[in-house]
Amino acid sequence: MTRDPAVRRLDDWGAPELRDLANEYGTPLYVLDLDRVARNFERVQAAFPNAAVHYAAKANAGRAVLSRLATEGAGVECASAGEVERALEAGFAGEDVLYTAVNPPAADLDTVVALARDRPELTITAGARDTVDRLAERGYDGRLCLRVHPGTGAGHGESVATGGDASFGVPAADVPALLEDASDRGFDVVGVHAHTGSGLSNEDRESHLAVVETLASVAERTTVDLEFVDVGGGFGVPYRPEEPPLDLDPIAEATREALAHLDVDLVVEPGRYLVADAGVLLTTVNTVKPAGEQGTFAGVDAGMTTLLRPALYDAFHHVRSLEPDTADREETAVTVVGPVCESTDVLAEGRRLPEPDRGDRLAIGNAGAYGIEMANQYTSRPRPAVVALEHGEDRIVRRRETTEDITAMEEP
Ligand SMILES: Cc1ncc(COP(=O)(O)O)c(C=O)c1O
Ligand SMILES: N[C@@H](CCCC[NH3+])C(=O)O
Repeated sequence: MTRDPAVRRLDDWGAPELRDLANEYGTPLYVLDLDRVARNFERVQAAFPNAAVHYAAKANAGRAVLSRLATEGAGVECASAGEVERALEAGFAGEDVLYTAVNPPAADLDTVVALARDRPELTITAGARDTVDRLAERGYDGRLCLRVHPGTGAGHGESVATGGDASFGVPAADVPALLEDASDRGFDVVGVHAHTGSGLSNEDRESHLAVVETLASVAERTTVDLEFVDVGGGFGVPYRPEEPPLDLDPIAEATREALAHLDVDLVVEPGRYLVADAGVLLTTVNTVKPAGEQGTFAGVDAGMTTLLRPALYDAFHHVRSLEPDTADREETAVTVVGPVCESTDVLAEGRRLPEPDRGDRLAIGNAGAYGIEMANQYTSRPRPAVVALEHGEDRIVRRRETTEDITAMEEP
């Protein structure tokens, strides 16, 4: 029997267990299997045995995720001062932290430069000459990496193929001179970095390799003695049941080959790959109504404020019913919609599912990456709770927000 991919990916946590969690903690509810996160990290380490694996915290910066990965020996890649603070609080040491400054606000630079004073092993990646200047203005002369704009990108959609977007990084042709300049100015120049894009599939291997080769050619051309080349993250996961998983080994092998002639360490910074398939979002059906030729609408208590990816990228997430009696129900086309009055508040369109009933619990698969992290309070909707599964136990690692949380920052 073919098992449901969401079940397979959450190992032993089948429908009855997930339904119990929904009953106990309420919905919408993110469930995150931390043991699965640890195993995903091991898979990346096995594919890239001598590389430093820095988890891209933006995929899910929850304290429980960060501290488990710190315990497992991962490093971390942070996109903001807030992520750096959260990573340090969760147990990462300064030497574990790469801070990638993308058009950084002044307050971010102030904070990270101050944190780096006590943690000289922390590394800051600058993506523009301006950023290097702004670091120098703050008296920073610590570990510096430069982000290269490789000119090509790939990913699950145009909007996430960051390698092709000229706003990220310094054009490859200008990087050697900037590295030398920064070194002459007293920075400890340690690396170069690029990121192809997010959600790379097996078909994107060549594009990713082109980016790695651009990094290799930059490293060849500089007179600065680099410690590492950071080839970014972006490794995708299958969201559709029929999609094959990403084969990491050939990517890792081609990456090693492209850098073999250089005396540099390899750094990778995956986010999604470590957490996506470790998470599901549980939700409850509140409204059932006919959708004409499209079948049935199931209005649920999760939506674009809970899981933004379908509304933002038209992203596909697998949906399954957790009800025990689904074998007795007719299958029909079900469109799962959220509670926000926007036409894009659709979590899944026209899926073959058992005819839904009010009160049914549904599970939305692969929700561990960019799920709770991109959740928001639009329409004054409190963000959901997160339950972690670890060593056979479940516990709340982020409580459900309340309306008071939303209004707490306001003044009359
Ligand atoms: C600089 C950088 N590193 C790493 C990542 C992680 O990407 P992913 O979660 O697709 O691995 C991103 C996001 O795309 C990024 O912008
Ligand atoms: N947030 C995106 C990925 C982009 C990551 C940022 N570079 C997603 O959900 O797929």
